[in-house]
Formats: sequence, C-alpha cells, structure tokens
Amino acid sequence: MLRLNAVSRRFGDRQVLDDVSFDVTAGRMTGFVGANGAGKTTSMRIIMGVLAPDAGEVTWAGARMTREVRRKIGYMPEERGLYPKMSVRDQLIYLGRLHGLGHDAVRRNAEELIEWLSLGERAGDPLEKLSLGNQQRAQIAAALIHEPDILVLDEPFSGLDPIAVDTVVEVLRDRTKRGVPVLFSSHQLDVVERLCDDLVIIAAGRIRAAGARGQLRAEHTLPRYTLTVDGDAGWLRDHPGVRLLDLDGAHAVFELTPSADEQQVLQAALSRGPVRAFGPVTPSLAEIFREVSQ
Ligand SMILES: Nc1ncnc2c1ncn2[C@@H]1O[C@H](COP(=O)(O)OP(=O)(O)OP(=O)(O)O)[C@@H](O)[C@H]1O
Repeated sequence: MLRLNAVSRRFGDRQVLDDVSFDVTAGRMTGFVGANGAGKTTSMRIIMGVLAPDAGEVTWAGARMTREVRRKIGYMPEERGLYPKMSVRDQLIYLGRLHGLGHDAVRRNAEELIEWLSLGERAGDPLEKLSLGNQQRAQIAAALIHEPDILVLDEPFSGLDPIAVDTVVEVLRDRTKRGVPVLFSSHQLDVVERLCDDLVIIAAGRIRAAGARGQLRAEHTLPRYTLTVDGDAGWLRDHPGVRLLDLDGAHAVFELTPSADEQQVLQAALSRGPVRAFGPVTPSLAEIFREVSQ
C-alpha cells in the first residue's frame, strides 16, 4: 500500500497541502478529485520525490519511500514529457531500456501496449504528428512500459474521447488485477465514478473525504428517494423528516432524515391517490463532491 501520512507543503506564504493523509491500496483504482489548484499535482509530485514535503512522509509497504521504489512507479506527469520528434515505438523502447528492461522484454511490452492502446498504425510516426488523443495514449504507454509496481497518473483521461477512455480503463484494470495500486487524478467526475474503487476528495489542500466509493456515499449523503404521483407532490415539502431536493409537479426527489421512515412517506402518498413510481436513488459522485467540498 502507498500511503501519504500527514503531508504538508507551502509555497511562499500559501499552504498548498495541509496535513494530507490517504492510502492507495494494492489492486484498487483510487480516483483523486478536486477543483483546480486543490493540490492534486503537488501531492503526486511529492509521491514521486520531485518535490519535498515540509512535513509528513510517503510510505510504501510501511517503509519510507526510497529511490529504488520510486523507479518502479509508472508516472504520468501533468507536464507530459515525451520527445516530440521521436516515434512512439522508439521512445517506448528507449524509456523501457532506461528503466533497465532487457531488449526482448522491452520490445514485447512496447508491442503489447501499442496494440492495447490501438496505436498500431501510428507507432512509427513522430509523436508530434499524432492527434492529441493519440499522444495521450502514447503517454500512458510510456508510464506502463517498465511494468511498474505502482501507477501515479495525473489527468490520464483528459483529451480522450469516450472510446479511448474505455481502452485506457481496460489497460489500467489489467494492472489492478495484477495487484498494482493505481492513483489517478481527474476532473471528469463521471469517469471517476465509473472507474474508481476508492476515492480521495481534496479541496484547498485538505482531504475532505477518502475511502471506498460506496462507503463515502453512505457517509456523506442522506438516503434519497424519488416519488411520482398523479397530482402535485408539493405536500412533501411539509412532510416530517423530508428534505425536498427537486420538485417538478407530480415528480419529486427528496432526502429523509435518519429518524424518518420511507414506508410512512409512501403511505402518505397512497392516501392522496395513485403512486406511479417510488424508490431509492443513488446520489452521483458530483453531489458527494459538492457536499464535502463546501
Ligand atoms: N512551484 C510552485 N510555486 C508556487 N505555487 C505553486 C507551485 N506549484 C503549485 N503551486 C500552487 O499550489 C496550488 C496547488 O496546485 P496543484 O497543481 O497541486 O493543484 P491541482 O489540484 O493539481 O490543480 P489542477 O487541477 O488545476 O491541475 C495552486 O494554487 C498552485 O498555483
């Protein structure tokens, strides 16, 4: 397990990370979300040792992170860093060799990644001639070429179309199945929602929530229901224990306080006339994000 333990960092008089702690567990995808400037890239740079924390530490398997362990991290930095004039295939081979992989292994890995990421037709072209989406796929291949033990990816899905997102997801899932912990940041909450097992939410340099996706849902939102009746559902507004979230004539979405009983609300609705739909709703990640970032 990769762990950030009470990490703090200032730039000038600005506290950019404040007592940041979270885990990235083996075999799980951890989505790292936060607004612009929240501190995601700074946290990743500290994991990579590119930046030193003012306080706190990064550990791997319970011991302080070393240079050797960092060499086994696949890192996709915010400032993408491939060679524009070199072909995709050549730079994958070059980077793999730099990481100490043997000739055969590096060629095998390069061809496998080129195929998985659907870069076959463009693998001989200089990176700069590729579309932005394909350049991004090449960046992902570069992070994976040396069979890393840990993956730290800064916005790996930005600029990818939905099909490319699915391709990359498949490649990353293959790594988690092999036990690799994956930390990825993203602004695309729908992608994070679909993809992550665990979630870390950061706002203004502080961790607001961290843990398994389902657990965060349960912790940070009240049980939520939808109700559709024949008439007007406005009476729900005054019903004890109900907090109305959305009302559109006959259709309502509401939360229930812990002491309220959803069957009692259903009975109240039935006593007024036919009920067309009633059931629980799962809050979206965007709603959890809004809730904890306030
Ligand atoms: N080298 C630096 N010197 C001064 N301030 C910095 C430096 N690096 C980052 N910052 C500031 O630290 C804060 C956090 O930045 P960081 O890049 O970690 O955020 P982020 O969550 O990755 O944002 P984004 O989603 O926009 O990439 C920002 O206010 C940023 O301006």
